[in-house]
Amino acid sequence: MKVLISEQIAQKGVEKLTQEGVSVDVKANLSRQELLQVIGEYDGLIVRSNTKVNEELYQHAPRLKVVGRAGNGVDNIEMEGATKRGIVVVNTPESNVVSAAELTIGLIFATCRNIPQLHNRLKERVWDRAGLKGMELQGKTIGIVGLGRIGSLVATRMKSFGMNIIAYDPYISDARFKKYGVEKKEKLEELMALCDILTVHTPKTEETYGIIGKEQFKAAKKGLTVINCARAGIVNEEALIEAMKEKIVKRAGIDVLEGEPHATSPLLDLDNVIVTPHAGADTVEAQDNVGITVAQEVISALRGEIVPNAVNLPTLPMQEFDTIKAYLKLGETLGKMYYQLEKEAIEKVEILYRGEVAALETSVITLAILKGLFEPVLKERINYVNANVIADSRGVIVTESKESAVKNYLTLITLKVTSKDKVFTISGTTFGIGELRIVEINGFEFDVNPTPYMVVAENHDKPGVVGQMGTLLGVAKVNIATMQLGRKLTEQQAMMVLAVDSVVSQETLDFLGGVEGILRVRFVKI
Ligand SMILES: NC(=O)C1=CN([C@@H]2O[C@H](COP(=O)(O)OP(=O)(O)OC[C@H]3O[C@@H](n4cnc5c(N)ncnc54)[C@H](O)[C@@H]3O)[C@@H](O)[C@H]2O)C=CC1
Ligand SMILES: O=C(O)C(=O)COP(=O)(O)O
Repeated sequence: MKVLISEQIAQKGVEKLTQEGVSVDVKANLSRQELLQVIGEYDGLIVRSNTKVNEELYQHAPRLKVVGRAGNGVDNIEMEGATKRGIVVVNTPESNVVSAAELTIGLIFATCRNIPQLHNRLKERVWDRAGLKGMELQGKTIGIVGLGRIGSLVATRMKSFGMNIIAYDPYISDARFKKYGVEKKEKLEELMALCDILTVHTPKTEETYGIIGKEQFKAAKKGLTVINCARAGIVNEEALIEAMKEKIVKRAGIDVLEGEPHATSPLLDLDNVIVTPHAGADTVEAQDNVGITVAQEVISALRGEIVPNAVNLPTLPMQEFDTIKAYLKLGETLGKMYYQLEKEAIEKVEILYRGEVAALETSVITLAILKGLFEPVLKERINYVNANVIADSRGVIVTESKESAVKNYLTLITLKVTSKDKVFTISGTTFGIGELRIVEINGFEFDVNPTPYMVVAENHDKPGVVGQMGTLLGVAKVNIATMQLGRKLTEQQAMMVLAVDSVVSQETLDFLGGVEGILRVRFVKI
């Protein structure tokens, strides 16, 4: 596996990848053209905020399986193109938030006390404080837009300076405001009118891009300090410059600029604007964290494992991850059986989650089932990321339902696949530490431990059939590990599932199919 790292990440991250046998190229100074030329050789790409991972890049990257964002914001990565190609996008959302919060606070002090300007004067050997009086924080109000990971870190820290903390974030619960001792403002304009310092900590989305613009500055308290350590454009640059000219905004601290890293904003020329070149995450601690975490995630994604921080997958609570892993394996196994037992094109997939599994985040188990279902027949790459897209593009209707009660089992997944003329069902359960059992196929009940190679046969339920199967497999030198028989007494039919130690040839399957009483034989590989 080859991974390209297109921006500088911590050496510890690079080492982690190489220790795991990944071949790594760190090429932090490639031009766009050079990047497009080489990306085709790689299975993985690790970026920070400067590399635009978009349709153009995907088209040059037929091998790409994972994009690792060594950091938090993923606004430089086009998600739809990745998802439809089955490319996993992972990030490290927790790893650099303390550093970003601390730079925010650094910029608050730098702007409110004019530290860079005073520093510059003195470096020029001018001992002069005139015209650079600062503003004390104690008793002032800070308005936070976006009370997520970084916003809440800023809130708790600024409290210790005796500030009043207010915030605007319509997407979080009142309990979260309470937890951080922050006063909730329902309207952004209300927050603007009250705060002495405004700091934004939202992701860059269609809704937040320009959320602080002309109208909001009109509502602002005069003499405002503006901090943007989130993403360029969340505070509209033109509106900010205008508000500074009108003396509504007195000073600003900006870590992110439009057009970065080639920013040409006039903000760069204003004395009362303190700027840093997107340095929020640039600490030794954050970069070590980010580098190691992204390396681990990229390794997991390259191995085809599910990654809890995958951005284009349902969010998995870490505490559920271990429990869900067994269900993912079960779901994929149940799915894989279908096209090996039936040849009819799927029209509808109904998944019923019963018992303990019903309480979990099942959408990701559904992805595993779909991945399993299509894997035996699809030439296209199918994985957790694009399983939904592929089912949809093939016109397959997928439904999920849940019941908390279940008879005889603690937990049960049933998959019902409808094709033009048939309905196929298969059910499975888990127990212990990741033990799987298939407990039903098409109404035949048993207790099968799914193994890599299995022979599944349907037969008339009469004496002698099972014995002949055993004999013929013996002649073909196929060792039987276990055998399970499910019967429908009223129909005098049975289904045999034999776990075998090796692949069974088509010739042997034909012999088995010829045994009197055998209706159908299939070989299944898990
Ligand atoms: N300057 C730097 O180097 C760094 C910048 N960042 C950026 O900081 C920002 C915040 O990151 P996190 O705190 O980790 O994100 P987060 O996802 O934990 O929090 C974002 C908050 O914004 C809120 N939000 C979303 N839309 C909103 C709207 N329209 N109005 C008000 N609130 C809204 C969400 O409800 C959420 O609570 C991101 O843009 C991220 O990319 C992150 C790390 C380093
Ligand atoms: O993690 C983030 O969202 C950041 O903005 C940090 O960006 P960087 O990795 O330092 O280019």
